[in-house]
Amino acid sequence: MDIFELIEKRRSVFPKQYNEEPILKEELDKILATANWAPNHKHTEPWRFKVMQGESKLKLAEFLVEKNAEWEGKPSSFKRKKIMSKFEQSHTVIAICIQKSPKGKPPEWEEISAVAMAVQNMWLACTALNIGSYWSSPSLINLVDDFFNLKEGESCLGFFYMGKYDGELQEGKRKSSVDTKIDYFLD
Ligand SMILES: Cc1cc2nc3c(=O)[nH]c(=O)nc-3n(C[C@H](O)[C@H](O)[C@H](O)COP(=O)(O)O)c2cc1C
Repeated sequence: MDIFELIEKRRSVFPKQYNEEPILKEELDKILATANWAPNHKHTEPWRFKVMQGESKLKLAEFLVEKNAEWEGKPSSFKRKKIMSKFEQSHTVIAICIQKSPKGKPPEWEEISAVAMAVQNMWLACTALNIGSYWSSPSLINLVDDFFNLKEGESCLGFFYMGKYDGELQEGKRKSSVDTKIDYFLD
């Protein structure tokens, strides 16, 4: 598959689509290695990842369930199931984090952009290896900081859920073609 096909084939593949097949350590290492090649301003390499499998993954899910109950002022079995099922169905969950540079140089938007580019590299690598994945940005994400004991200037931007899947993925959809989003100035 060439790069153009790979980009078009990349899809958000959700935990309910994952099967039980494990992601191998070599596969995970290969995917994470692509993150480090993302472009970034002033060589800050601001992407940080917390990779969770097995019990650690479920511990975080339980933590989120509790935080959500505190947030909403009461436990909810619906929310519990929604949170737990995603973590249970995923073989690996990666917390996508950012290490912001002190004094806002480069500015935060540049650091977030670099992290997003790192995640896109991982997402494309997953596509090439037939591993399903997607970036989720739940509203509770800021509450996760306590779970990881993050460094000064570090915070989480979401979860990257991962799992293998059976069958073919659906074709992607976009609301409008790229032509409608470009102004050309050619003379
Ligand atoms: C920064 C970011 C955050 C996202 N957060 C969510 C999310 O919280 N829930 C969700 O269902 N999808 C989320 N997505 C995935 C998008 O829904 C998905 O990329 C979009 O529907 C296009 O589908 P595709 O990835 O298959 O092309 C997120 C994507 C990005 C880039």
